[in-house]
Amino acid sequence: MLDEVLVNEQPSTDTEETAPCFQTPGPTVTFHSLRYRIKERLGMFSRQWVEKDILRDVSGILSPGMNAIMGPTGSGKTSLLDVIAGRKDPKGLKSGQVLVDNTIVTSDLRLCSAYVVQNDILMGTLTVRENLAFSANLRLSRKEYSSADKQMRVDSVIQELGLKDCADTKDHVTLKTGIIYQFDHLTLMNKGEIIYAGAANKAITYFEELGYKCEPFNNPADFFLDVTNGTVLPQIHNNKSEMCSNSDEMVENENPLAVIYRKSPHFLNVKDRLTQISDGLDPEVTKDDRVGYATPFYYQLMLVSGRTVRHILRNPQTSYAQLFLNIFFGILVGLIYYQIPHTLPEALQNRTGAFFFLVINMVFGNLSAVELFISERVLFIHENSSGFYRTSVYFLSKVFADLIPNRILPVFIFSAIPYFMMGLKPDVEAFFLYCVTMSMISLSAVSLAFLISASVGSFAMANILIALPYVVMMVSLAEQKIYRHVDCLLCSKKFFKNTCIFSLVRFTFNQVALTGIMCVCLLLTYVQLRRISRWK
Ligand SMILES: Nc1ncnc2c1ncn2[C@@H]1O[C@H](COP(=O)(O)OP(=O)(O)OP(=O)(O)O)[C@@H](O)[C@H]1O
Repeated sequence: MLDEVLVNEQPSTDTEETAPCFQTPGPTVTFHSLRYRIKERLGMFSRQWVEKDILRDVSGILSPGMNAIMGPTGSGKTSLLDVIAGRKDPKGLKSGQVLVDNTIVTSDLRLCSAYVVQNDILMGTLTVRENLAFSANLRLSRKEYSSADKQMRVDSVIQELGLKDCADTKDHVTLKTGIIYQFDHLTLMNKGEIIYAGAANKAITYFEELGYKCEPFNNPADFFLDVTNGTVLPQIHNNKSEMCSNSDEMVENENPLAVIYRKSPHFLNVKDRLTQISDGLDPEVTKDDRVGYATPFYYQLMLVSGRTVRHILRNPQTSYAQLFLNIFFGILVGLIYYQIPHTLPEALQNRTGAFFFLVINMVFGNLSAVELFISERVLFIHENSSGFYRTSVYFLSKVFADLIPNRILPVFIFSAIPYFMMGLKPDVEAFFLYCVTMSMISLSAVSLAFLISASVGSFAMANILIALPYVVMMVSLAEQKIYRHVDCLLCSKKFFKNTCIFSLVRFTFNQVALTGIMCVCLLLTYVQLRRISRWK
């Protein structure tokens, strides 16, 4: 319900260490007659669509400094900022344009602009300073800013927002509260229209002139929301307050406060400035050159992987649990099938059971991988749409940071324990092939989980979708593995030589099939991540 805040300040290119950095005023952002419309299905299964205006002819100026946008839930604050920053689907923008320093901008503005949203879209295991540093490192070009400059930028933001006390804590609520009370310019919105825009300290006077009364004990932010919501009415009666209370005179669906604002000197002044800007606009000059990422691929990969590793180290429960479960399960299987005999039919029966258990654990032990992309979906959409990093960088950093500590290392421990306890072939080559097969089963199961994780937005859905392929995979792999080992058992006893050749073919076929599953699933995971809409 509260607000979105835009910090409109431009980094200085001054690289002298002693000079106060980033203090030059930022650009002026103007938006002219923005009209944004969405299409909604009438009912869940309906074929009819209705159009809904989210922004209705919204114009304004965001001057350098702290700009706050407030309004009730659904009033269009986020949509306005998304349209300005180029994060909203351009198809919905029916009219209007956004200018930065009198130059028309395209949706690539998202790659070089930022704003603080009301939802907590930050990495929870990182401190306020680390989150800001992560953003600065990725979004400030390495050619223009040295590490010291970036550090100064982070320090200056912490200082400006009064966050010194919590800079090294993970208290992100303070980060948001700190920002909210620092604004110079206030825009109040209701139902997709602006009802006030101007100096924050003049807003109360503006509404008092309309007959509203802000009690001394009332928080101004609550007062503005009460006025916007219509929960308080004008108490002093004059011409303007009559207009506010008498909505009958208004055209249906018109917001009286928006109508009054459009007639106010505040808006007339804004309109004059916008007209001047539009008249002086050179249609040839547009900032439509493609803005690339501020940092190269390898640097993004290093930073994002570093953050992922730090996240795992600070939140190691999943890795510990995975390791513990594998050791426990390994010992359990080893104890149940301790030193299994090499004579038929016991050898066959015992191996059947043991491999069935091993494959079950390899497949179902990786169920936790379905949470990988779901838990960070909002963060990924936010950072990706803001141009922090490429999708491939995120994909690679997450896949490798999860695969090595959570999937590959535990598999080796798990494989070794029951192998020797069960008394299988004491042969390096056999053990190696056994470990490779186990790892391949595990990686195939993980890749399938990654694919589902990248394709759906909820855990419930992911759990439903993963169950069936896991059962199919488990049954077919267990069956293949049992026969392969029975064949090898027979070979080791020097029986049926041709069965061993058959076994080798089957083994190669298994490995190729598992590699295929793994590659296809990982490729599709990447495709699915790319398909996640960056438009809000
Ligand atoms: N892509 C979209 N598809 C459908 N409806 C949308 C879309 N974007 C915005 N809306 C609708 O537009 C209205 C304004 O949404 P917006 O998120 O801009 O409001 P807000 O003032 O930021 O609200 P909140 O404070 O709850 O975030 C809401 O009714 C919302 O449901």
